[in-house]
Amino acid sequence: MKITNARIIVTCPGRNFVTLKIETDEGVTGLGDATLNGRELSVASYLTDHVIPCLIGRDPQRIEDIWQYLYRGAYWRRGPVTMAAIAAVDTALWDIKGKIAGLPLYQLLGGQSRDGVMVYAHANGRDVPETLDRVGEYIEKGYKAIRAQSGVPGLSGVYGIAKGKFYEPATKGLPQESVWSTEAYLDFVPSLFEALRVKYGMGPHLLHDVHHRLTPIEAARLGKSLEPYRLFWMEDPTPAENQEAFRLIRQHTTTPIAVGEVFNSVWDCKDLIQNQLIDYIRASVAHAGGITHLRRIADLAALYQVRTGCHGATDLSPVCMGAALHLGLAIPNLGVQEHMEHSPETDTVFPHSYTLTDGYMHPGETPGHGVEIDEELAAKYPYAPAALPVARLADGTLWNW
Ligand SMILES: O=C(O)[C@@H](O)[C@@H](O)[C@H](O)[C@H](O)CO
Ligand SMILES: [Mg+2]
Repeated sequence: MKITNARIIVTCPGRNFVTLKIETDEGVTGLGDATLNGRELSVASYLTDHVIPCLIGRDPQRIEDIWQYLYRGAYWRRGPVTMAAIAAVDTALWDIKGKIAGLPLYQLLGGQSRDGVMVYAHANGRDVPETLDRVGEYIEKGYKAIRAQSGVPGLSGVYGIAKGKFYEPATKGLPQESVWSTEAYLDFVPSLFEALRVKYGMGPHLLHDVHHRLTPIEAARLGKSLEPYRLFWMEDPTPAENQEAFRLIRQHTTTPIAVGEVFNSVWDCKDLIQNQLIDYIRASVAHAGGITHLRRIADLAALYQVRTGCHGATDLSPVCMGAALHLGLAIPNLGVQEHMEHSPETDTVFPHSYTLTDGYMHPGETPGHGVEIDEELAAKYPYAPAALPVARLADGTLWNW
């Protein structure tokens, strides 16, 4: 079997997605998600100009060899653009392999380790009462795990608060700027989770995304203040370039820590995992080198009792979600999978076999990862430049959004 062509499909059904489609001489095709929010065209160009020409004529079944060729052969290793491009190729090749075998991907990854993949929903509101209501709605829908984000009194435009039904952080055009106050945030967050536990008890798994906005000692303080409310995890408490910084947080709090949605290789998290400085690793199929590399990260994590909690926001396409669910169904150390509902337009552009029932998802039994793309429909949604926000402190200092 040989790769005869590979194409990039950029579409914007409410938000931008970049999809790689690999075609073969036997008519079998595979899809990979190459979406990098705010940098979509960089990955599209990396694939078009530097990767696709090298794929033509290769055997698509040689997944590992092609992965190594694209990683070692690039010379300039790692980074979000390179690893998203490699991820798209890898995911498409696994899709092809499943179709050739006539098996859903999870069967090629060791078979089911569980009946379904527990997912967590995104509940957010402008204030505590609204966030309480949103969390209650997801409990009603059967979700066992819910992330809660609320507006912070005195601050406008903080991370994670939807303006409409679907939360999308990127806005058209240039980055929007917002003002951040750590003091206001730290004084407020414990009251949100106290209210949630008073209303819903200790049953639901409650998660919270700090979104890189604290220093290590501030993160330690937050973790400590949240211990009475027993969070499932506190996510991205501080920027993770300095993996050692998490030792300081660990010394002060038992609140579990999740990190990694911005990671693109095992080297970003090797020390965090081996020193057990985190409890969940959030690297995703679409950004961390695909199924081949993410499985390596998950296997390393399993040795240290670290579980997965893969990123799954709506800026990762249904192709990534489908592939993540196959991996999540098979690996022994699944923690939870993030699930934000895509818009109806997105779901129509990307028909898929995965399902959601009572807070658990299943990838389905379709051979491959079970997600396709309606190219005719995709063409109706042209790319629209968009950028993620930027945060500053009140004195104008550039901060972490
Ligand atoms: O945990 C999450 O889902 C967030 O951190 C994301 O919404 C993140 O802000 C976006 O994926 C950025 O594009
Ligand atoms: Mg996050």
